[in-house]
Amino acid sequence: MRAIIQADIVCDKARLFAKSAEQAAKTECDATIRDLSLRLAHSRIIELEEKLAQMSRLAHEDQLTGILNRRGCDSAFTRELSRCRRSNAPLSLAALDIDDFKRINDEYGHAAGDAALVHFTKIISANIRTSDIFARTGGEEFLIVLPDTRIEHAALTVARLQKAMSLARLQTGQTSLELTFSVGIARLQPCDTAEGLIERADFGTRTAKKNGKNCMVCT
Ligand SMILES: Nc1nc2c(ncn2[C@@H]2O[C@H](COP(=O)(O)OP(=O)(O)OP(=O)(O)O)[C@@H](O)[C@H]2O)c(=O)[nH]1
Repeated sequence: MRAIIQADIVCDKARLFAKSAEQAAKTECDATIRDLSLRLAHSRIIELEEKLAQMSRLAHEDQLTGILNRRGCDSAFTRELSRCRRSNAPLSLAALDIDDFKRINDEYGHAAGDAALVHFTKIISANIRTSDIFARTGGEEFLIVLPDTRIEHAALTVARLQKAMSLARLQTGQTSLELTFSVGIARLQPCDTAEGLIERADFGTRTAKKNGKNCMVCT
């Protein structure tokens, strides 16, 4: 009888032990699943953040030349405008328009026109400061925002760009082409909006075209 009671006690203990072992295993399993889910969620968030950053880059970038497009220019320009205003620093804006670009397309084909745009972008990018903002704002139209730069220095920069462009001729098949461009330069004035400043620079570009192209007009 005593042996039977002892056997029951041992069985109860064994059952209790098995139950708590099962509970411990379940808790550990739940924790592992929670940990795995958290890790998965974390890597998914990182993946989505990377995709978002890539989409934002694409939305602000010109597909052909890889420089900023109009949208990218707007946000960078607005930021620099506020910064220069706050620190009372000068800022100049140059609006560039390649001369007779239609003729390149018409005479050498659209692919040559595209190559000319890429060539133009490379030469300008290589000859401005990294702090300048360079953007393609239309077909053959570009803007350069020159923060912390007085208009006289912006004019010197543009003259250097025109020189560099005339030296770096574009090879199209058997022909070597010289790209020229007309430029309007405007300086930031106290009550200027971004649009007002762009409009003044554009007016300068139109005047430079009327003056015979391949020149600059400061407004
Ligand atoms: N290849 C190529 N051509 C483009 C692109 N975007 C615009 N164009 C062309 O650029 C040309 C612009 O012509 P116009 O506005 O007459 O200007 P332009 O010939 O430079 O004349 P001016 O401004 O007076 O010197 C048009 O033929 C457009 O088709 C592009 O991404 N690639």
